[in-house]
Amino acid sequence: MKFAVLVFPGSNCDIDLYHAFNDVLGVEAEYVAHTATSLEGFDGVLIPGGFSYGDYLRCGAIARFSNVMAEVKRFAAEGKPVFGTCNGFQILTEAKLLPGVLLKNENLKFVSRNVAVKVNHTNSMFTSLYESSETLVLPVAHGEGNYYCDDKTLASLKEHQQILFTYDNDNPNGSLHNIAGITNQRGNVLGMMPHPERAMEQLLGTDDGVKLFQAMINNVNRGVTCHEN
Ligand SMILES: NC(=O)CC[C@H](N)C(=O)O
Repeated sequence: MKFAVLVFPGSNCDIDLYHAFNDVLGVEAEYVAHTATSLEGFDGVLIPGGFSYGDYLRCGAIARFSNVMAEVKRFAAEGKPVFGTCNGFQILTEAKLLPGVLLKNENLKFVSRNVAVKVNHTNSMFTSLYESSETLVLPVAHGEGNYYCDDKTLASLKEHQQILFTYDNDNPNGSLHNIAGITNQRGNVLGMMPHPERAMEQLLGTDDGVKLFQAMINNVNRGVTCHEN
């Protein structure tokens, strides 16, 4: 099994994802440049946080035109797993692989701290190892994490159990409905503002992110990538 860690000009959490998979989880992950035109041989795609293209225009707005994103769209359409954190989440919304947008934080300040994040559904390939309503401690570090969508989209996200993560009484950016992370309707694409890849070792404060990636790995092994009801 092999995961692709995408690298855009200005990515920085690519290194954290690479470390999380190769060194902590013991599953092979390889860097794949934004110029790549194939994701052949990969079982999952990991889109890192950072400041792709200097956050010019809007976070993720330029990265979504990269060669590799056309491949990510094809990959996602095949039902294969795609995970994006922070700038990765922003790129996924800009690419329309996830609904809604990420606006500037309500207080217009960059926020960098640990937050409490609630797991809302455990029937997804990303959360199947967590307990329902479990609260995780995960770091956030962003200036544009204020998730927004229209009422119809929000109703649809709720109906299809796509809101996997919400901030637990501690919303750091003003996001609608306290949304911290959502999937697409099929359940194989996840975007979230918190950083599970920076929550992999108790020595560094929290290892609450381990079960997310482990669930992803286990479910890829089982051939399960969509919501299980
Ligand atoms: N850590 C990140 O990925 C930051 C994302 C983006 N540059 C922002 O500030 O919102």
